[in-house]
Amino acid sequence: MTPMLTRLLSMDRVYLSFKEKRVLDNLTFEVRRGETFGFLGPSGAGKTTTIKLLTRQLVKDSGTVELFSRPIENAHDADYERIGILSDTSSLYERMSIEDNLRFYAKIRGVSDAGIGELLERVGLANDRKTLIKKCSKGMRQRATLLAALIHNPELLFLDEPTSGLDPATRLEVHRMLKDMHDRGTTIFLTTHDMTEAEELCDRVGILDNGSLVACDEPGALKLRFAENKVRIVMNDNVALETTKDAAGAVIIAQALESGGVVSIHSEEPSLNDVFLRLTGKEFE
Ligand SMILES: Nc1ncnc2c1ncn2[C@@H]1O[C@H](COP(=O)(O)OP(=O)(O)OP(=O)(O)O)[C@@H](O)[C@H]1O
Repeated sequence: MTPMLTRLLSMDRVYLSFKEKRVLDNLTFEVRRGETFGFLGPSGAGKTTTIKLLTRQLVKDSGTVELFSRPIENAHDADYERIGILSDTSSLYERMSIEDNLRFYAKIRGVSDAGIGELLERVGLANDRKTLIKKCSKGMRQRATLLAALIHNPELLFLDEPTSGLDPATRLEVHRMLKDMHDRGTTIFLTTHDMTEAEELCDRVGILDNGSLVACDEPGALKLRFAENKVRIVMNDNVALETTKDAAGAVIIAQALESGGVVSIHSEEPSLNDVFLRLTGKEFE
């Protein structure tokens, strides 16, 4: 795993309202260099708003936002060349082919277009490179949009629901690509409504509810925090016993094993979805 020591971006006690509606409410968190950070939350929690603040499409009411160790108000133009963004407002030219769109984005970003063939290969679009965007499926568009976001090999990639609406095979291709970028040291800030995706891709996740962070940790650590102190022993006469994960439980487990009739012993771990439900009171949609 990539060493994750330095902070690449942070928010400290950030507030933002649209008219009377408070959307970000004392939001504090940081993203470290090289990590894939999952930003999770129910619909309307403020995830896209946070990305817009971090990419200067919106301005906070108060608090501190830092990007590349500088207050965002003092960001340099060059900082934006270090960033890639995929959001629902990312767009490709409908009447141009996938490949020509990528050439165009390479030109805007001031990078060579020599690597486009390899990028297309990586997401399974090489054979479709001449297809016009208007003739692409949703999955093809999404993969092409992702390539446009990372054509300049950014240090930091903001991905707002990168796999929403994709079929399972395309989703897997996108996951492979994001893991590959993570292995190359890219920092990824990702929002998703898919807990399996969050568990699979993210080093840490922050759970946002009503504009504040209610938890922030590694997925495994969060699950452990909410794990119940319960062990279930299933015996071969179909009787199930429940005990605790402590010395008293150990005695009961030892007795059950001694009896010779144990079929299985489970420690019931909550899923990330259970953790989300406990923290926000809402199902992950
Ligand atoms: N420009 C705007 N003007 C007024 N209200 C807005 C504006 N943009 C967002 N909001 C409101 O701010 C809240 C947070 O929106 P945001 O898009 O950040 O949520 P989200 O967590 O990304 O949701 P989703 O998961 O559904 O995309 C919502 O209640 C939304 O209606």
